[in-house]
Amino acid sequence: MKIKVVKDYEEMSREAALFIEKNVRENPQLTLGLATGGTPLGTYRFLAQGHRERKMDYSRVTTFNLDEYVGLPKNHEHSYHSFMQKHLFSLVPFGRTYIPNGEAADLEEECIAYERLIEKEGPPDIQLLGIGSNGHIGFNEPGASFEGETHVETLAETTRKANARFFPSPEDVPKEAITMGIGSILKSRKILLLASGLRKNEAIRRLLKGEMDESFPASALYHHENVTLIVDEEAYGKGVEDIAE
Ligand SMILES: O=P(O)(O)OC[C@H]1O[C@](O)(CO)[C@@H](O)[C@@H]1O
Repeated sequence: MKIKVVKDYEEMSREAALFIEKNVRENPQLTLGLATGGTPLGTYRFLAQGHRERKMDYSRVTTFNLDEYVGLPKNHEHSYHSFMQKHLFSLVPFGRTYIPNGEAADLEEECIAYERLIEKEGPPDIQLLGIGSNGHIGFNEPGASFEGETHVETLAETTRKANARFFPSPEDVPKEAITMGIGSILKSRKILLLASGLRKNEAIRRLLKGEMDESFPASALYHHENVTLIVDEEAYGKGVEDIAE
Protein backbone atom coordinates (compact mmCIF):
# COMPACT_ATOMS: atom_id res chain seq x y z
CA MET A 1 0.00 0.00 0.00
CA LYS A 2 1.41 3.39 -0.98
CA ILE A 3 0.50 6.03 1.58
CA LYS A 4 0.49 9.73 0.97
CA VAL A 5 -0.21 11.93 3.97
CA VAL A 6 -1.46 15.39 3.03
CA LYS A 7 -2.41 18.47 5.02
CA ASP A 8 -6.18 18.54 4.74
CA TYR A 9 -9.33 17.68 2.80
CA GLU A 10 -8.55 20.19 0.03
CA GLU A 11 -5.11 18.74 -0.57
CA MET A 12 -6.43 15.18 -0.46
CA SER A 13 -9.07 16.08 -3.02
CA ARG A 14 -6.59 17.85 -5.32
CA GLU A 15 -4.13 14.93 -5.16
CA ALA A 16 -6.90 12.43 -5.91
CA ALA A 17 -8.10 14.45 -8.90
CA LEU A 18 -4.54 14.76 -10.23
CA PHE A 19 -4.10 10.98 -9.87
CA ILE A 20 -7.24 10.39 -11.93
CA GLU A 21 -6.34 13.05 -14.51
CA LYS A 22 -2.88 11.55 -15.02
CA ASN A 23 -4.36 8.11 -15.62
CA VAL A 24 -7.01 9.45 -18.00
CA ARG A 25 -4.34 11.29 -20.01
CA GLU A 26 -2.42 8.02 -20.33
CA ASN A 27 -5.56 6.09 -21.22
CA PRO A 28 -8.49 8.24 -22.44
CA GLN A 29 -10.71 5.12 -22.61
CA LEU A 30 -10.23 4.32 -18.96
CA THR A 31 -12.87 2.68 -16.78
CA LEU A 32 -13.34 4.53 -13.53
CA GLY A 33 -15.04 3.22 -10.39
CA LEU A 34 -16.71 6.00 -8.43
CA ALA A 35 -17.86 6.48 -4.85
CA THR A 36 -20.36 8.73 -3.12
CA GLY A 37 -20.59 10.22 0.38
CA GLY A 38 -18.73 13.25 1.67
CA THR A 39 -15.22 12.00 0.93
CA PRO A 40 -15.09 12.26 -2.88
CA LEU A 41 -17.01 15.55 -3.20
CA GLY A 42 -13.84 17.68 -3.31
CA THR A 43 -12.26 15.31 -5.83
CA TYR A 44 -15.27 15.72 -8.09
CA ARG A 45 -15.05 19.50 -7.71
CA PHE A 46 -11.40 19.39 -8.87
CA LEU A 47 -12.22 17.01 -11.75
CA ALA A 48 -14.94 19.44 -12.90
CA GLN A 49 -12.47 22.32 -12.63
CA GLY A 50 -9.92 20.41 -14.70
CA HIS A 51 -12.54 19.75 -17.35
CA ARG A 52 -13.63 23.39 -17.39
CA GLU A 53 -10.28 25.12 -17.20
CA ARG A 54 -7.83 22.65 -18.68
CA LYS A 55 -10.19 20.92 -21.07
CA MET A 56 -9.64 17.49 -19.51
CA ASP A 57 -11.60 15.13 -21.72
CA TYR A 58 -13.66 12.31 -20.18
CA SER A 59 -15.84 11.66 -23.21
CA ARG A 60 -14.43 8.16 -23.70
CA VAL A 61 -14.25 7.26 -20.01
CA THR A 62 -16.74 4.72 -18.62
CA THR A 63 -17.76 4.99 -14.96
CA PHE A 64 -19.18 2.47 -12.51
CA ASN A 65 -20.57 3.53 -9.17
CA LEU A 66 -20.03 1.34 -6.16
CA ASP A 67 -23.50 1.42 -4.73
CA GLU A 68 -27.06 2.69 -4.55
CA TYR A 69 -29.68 2.70 -1.82
CA VAL A 70 -32.48 0.15 -2.17
CA GLY A 71 -35.93 1.61 -2.64
CA LEU A 72 -35.06 5.17 -3.63
CA PRO A 73 -36.21 6.19 -7.10
CA LYS A 74 -33.37 7.41 -9.33
CA ASN A 75 -34.69 10.97 -9.23
CA HIS A 76 -35.07 10.99 -5.43
CA GLU A 77 -32.94 13.85 -4.12
CA HIS A 78 -30.96 11.51 -1.85
CA SER A 79 -30.39 8.68 -4.31
CA TYR A 80 -26.82 8.18 -5.45
CA HIS A 81 -28.08 8.68 -9.02
CA SER A 82 -29.05 12.24 -8.02
CA PHE A 83 -25.84 12.69 -6.04
CA MET A 84 -23.67 11.77 -9.03
CA GLN A 85 -25.74 13.88 -11.39
CA LYS A 86 -25.46 16.91 -9.14
CA HIS A 87 -21.80 16.65 -8.15
CA LEU A 88 -20.16 15.21 -11.27
CA PHE A 89 -22.16 14.06 -14.26
CA SER A 90 -23.88 17.41 -14.88
CA LEU A 91 -20.45 19.09 -14.81
CA VAL A 92 -18.31 16.60 -16.72
CA PRO A 93 -19.58 14.63 -19.72
CA PHE A 94 -18.48 10.97 -19.53
CA GLY A 95 -18.78 8.34 -22.23
CA ARG A 96 -20.95 5.92 -20.27
CA THR A 97 -22.00 5.95 -16.63
CA TYR A 98 -23.41 3.02 -14.66
CA ILE A 99 -25.01 2.96 -11.21
CA PRO A 100 -26.93 -0.01 -9.75
CA ASN A 101 -30.71 0.33 -9.91
CA GLY A 102 -31.91 0.34 -6.30
CA GLU A 103 -35.55 0.09 -7.28
CA ALA A 104 -35.25 -2.90 -9.58
CA ALA A 105 -38.22 -5.27 -9.22
CA ASP A 106 -35.80 -8.18 -8.88
CA LEU A 107 -32.82 -6.98 -6.85
CA GLU A 108 -30.95 -10.28 -7.09
CA GLU A 109 -31.21 -10.14 -10.87
CA GLU A 110 -30.02 -6.52 -10.81
CA CYS A 111 -26.94 -7.50 -8.78
CA ILE A 112 -26.05 -10.32 -11.17
CA ALA A 113 -26.54 -8.03 -14.18
CA TYR A 114 -24.38 -5.28 -12.64
CA GLU A 115 -21.57 -7.71 -11.87
CA ARG A 116 -21.72 -9.00 -15.47
CA LEU A 117 -21.56 -5.44 -16.75
CA ILE A 118 -18.45 -4.75 -14.67
CA GLU A 119 -16.87 -7.91 -16.07
CA LYS A 120 -17.80 -6.97 -19.63
CA GLU A 121 -16.75 -3.32 -19.55
CA GLY A 122 -14.16 -3.44 -16.82
CA PRO A 123 -12.79 -4.21 -14.44
CA PRO A 124 -12.22 -0.57 -13.44
CA ASP A 125 -8.73 0.71 -14.17
CA ILE A 126 -9.07 2.87 -11.08
CA GLN A 127 -11.53 2.35 -8.23
CA LEU A 128 -12.04 5.38 -6.03
CA LEU A 129 -12.97 4.48 -2.45
CA GLY A 130 -13.87 6.20 0.78
CA ILE A 131 -13.85 4.34 4.08
CA GLY A 132 -16.63 4.18 6.66
CA SER A 133 -15.70 4.78 10.29
CA ASN A 134 -16.44 1.07 10.83
CA GLY A 135 -14.10 0.18 7.95
CA HIS A 136 -16.74 -0.34 5.29
CA ILE A 137 -15.77 0.05 1.64
CA GLY A 138 -18.59 0.53 -0.83
CA PHE A 139 -21.41 -0.54 1.44
CA ASN A 140 -19.65 -3.74 2.48
CA GLU A 141 -20.20 -3.75 6.20
CA PRO A 142 -18.15 -5.66 8.82
CA GLY A 143 -18.47 -9.39 8.18
CA ALA A 144 -18.86 -9.06 4.39
CA SER A 145 -16.98 -11.74 2.50
CA PHE A 146 -13.69 -10.68 0.93
CA GLU A 147 -14.76 -12.66 -2.15
CA GLY A 148 -18.25 -11.13 -2.41
CA GLU A 149 -19.71 -9.89 -5.68
CA THR A 150 -22.41 -7.25 -6.19
CA HIS A 151 -25.17 -7.91 -3.66
CA VAL A 152 -27.79 -6.37 -1.40
CA GLU A 153 -26.29 -5.35 1.94
CA THR A 154 -28.12 -4.48 5.15
CA LEU A 155 -26.60 -1.23 6.38
CA ALA A 156 -25.01 -1.15 9.81
CA GLU A 157 -26.73 1.17 12.27
CA THR A 158 -23.48 3.16 12.55
CA THR A 159 -23.50 3.68 8.77
CA ARG A 160 -27.15 4.79 8.79
CA LYS A 161 -26.33 7.18 11.60
CA ALA A 162 -23.28 8.57 9.77
CA ASN A 163 -25.27 9.06 6.57
CA ALA A 164 -28.24 10.62 8.36
CA ARG A 165 -26.55 13.99 7.79
CA PHE A 166 -27.58 13.74 4.14
CA PHE A 167 -31.27 13.03 4.93
CA PRO A 168 -34.05 15.10 6.55
CA SER A 169 -34.17 12.68 9.50
CA PRO A 170 -32.27 9.51 10.57
CA GLU A 171 -35.34 7.31 9.91
CA ASP A 172 -35.24 8.36 6.25
CA VAL A 173 -31.89 6.62 5.66
CA PRO A 174 -32.65 3.41 3.74
CA LYS A 175 -31.91 0.14 5.50
CA GLU A 176 -30.39 -1.61 2.51
CA ALA A 177 -28.18 -0.86 -0.47
CA ILE A 178 -26.91 -2.63 -3.56
CA THR A 179 -23.13 -2.60 -3.42
CA MET A 180 -20.29 -3.97 -5.45
CA GLY A 181 -18.78 -6.71 -3.30
CA ILE A 182 -15.27 -6.68 -1.92
CA GLY A 183 -14.34 -9.33 -4.49
CA SER A 184 -15.65 -7.05 -7.27
CA ILE A 185 -13.67 -4.11 -5.87
CA LEU A 186 -10.46 -6.13 -5.66
CA LYS A 187 -10.64 -6.89 -9.39
CA SER A 188 -9.87 -3.22 -10.15
CA ARG A 189 -6.39 -2.57 -11.52
CA LYS A 190 -5.64 0.33 -9.19
CA ILE A 191 -7.42 1.37 -6.02
CA LEU A 192 -7.39 4.93 -4.74
CA LEU A 193 -8.54 5.11 -1.12
CA LEU A 194 -9.27 8.50 0.44
CA ALA A 195 -9.73 9.42 4.08
CA SER A 196 -10.09 12.78 5.75
CA GLY A 197 -10.87 14.12 9.20
CA LEU A 198 -10.80 12.92 12.79
CA ARG A 199 -13.94 10.84 12.17
CA LYS A 200 -11.78 8.46 10.10
CA ASN A 201 -8.79 8.35 12.41
CA GLU A 202 -9.71 5.13 14.18
CA ALA A 203 -10.49 3.33 10.92
CA ILE A 204 -7.18 4.42 9.39
CA ARG A 205 -5.24 3.36 12.47
CA ARG A 206 -6.85 -0.06 12.32
CA LEU A 207 -6.21 -0.32 8.58
CA LEU A 208 -2.54 0.55 9.00
CA LYS A 209 -2.08 -2.21 11.54
CA GLY A 210 -2.18 -4.45 8.51
CA GLU A 211 -4.26 -7.24 10.03
CA MET A 212 -6.62 -8.83 7.52
CA ASP A 213 -9.97 -9.61 9.07
CA GLU A 214 -13.49 -9.78 7.62
CA SER A 215 -14.73 -7.84 10.65
CA PHE A 216 -12.87 -4.87 9.11
CA PRO A 217 -13.75 -4.73 5.38
CA ALA A 218 -11.05 -2.24 4.32
CA SER A 219 -8.35 -4.68 5.45
CA ALA A 220 -9.21 -6.71 2.31
CA LEU A 221 -7.22 -4.08 0.43
CA TYR A 222 -4.05 -5.84 1.61
CA HIS A 223 -5.01 -8.54 -0.91
CA HIS A 224 -4.48 -5.99 -3.69
CA GLU A 225 -1.10 -5.08 -5.09
CA ASN A 226 -1.84 -1.55 -6.26
CA VAL A 227 -3.54 0.51 -3.56
CA THR A 228 -2.79 4.18 -2.98
CA LEU A 229 -4.09 5.73 0.21
CA ILE A 230 -4.31 9.51 0.30
CA VAL A 231 -5.03 10.51 3.85
CA ASP A 232 -5.02 13.87 5.59
CA GLU A 233 -3.22 14.60 8.84
CA GLU A 234 -6.34 14.36 10.97
CA ALA A 235 -7.35 10.96 9.64
CA TYR A 236 -3.77 9.69 9.75
CA GLY A 237 -3.29 10.83 13.32
CA LYS A 238 -0.18 11.04 15.35
CA GLY A 239 1.97 8.16 16.46
CA VAL A 240 1.05 5.84 13.60
CA GLU A 241 4.15 4.31 12.14
CA ASP A 242 4.56 4.90 8.45
CA ILE A 243 4.35 1.52 6.78
CA ALA A 244 4.38 2.96 3.28
CA GLU A 245 6.40 0.94 0.81
O1 LIG B 1 -17.37 9.66 2.64
P1 LIG B 1 -18.24 9.41 3.83
O2 LIG B 1 -19.53 10.18 3.72
O3 LIG B 1 -17.54 9.64 5.10
O4 LIG B 1 -18.63 7.88 3.80
C1 LIG B 1 -17.65 6.86 3.74
C2 LIG B 1 -17.89 5.95 2.59
O5 LIG B 1 -19.12 5.27 2.75
C3 LIG B 1 -19.89 5.34 1.57
O6 LIG B 1 -20.84 6.32 1.74
C4 LIG B 1 -20.61 4.07 1.28
O7 LIG B 1 -20.79 3.95 -0.05
C5 LIG B 1 -18.86 5.72 0.53
O8 LIG B 1 -19.40 6.21 -0.62
C6 LIG B 1 -18.03 6.68 1.28
O9 LIG B 1 -16.85 7.00 0.68
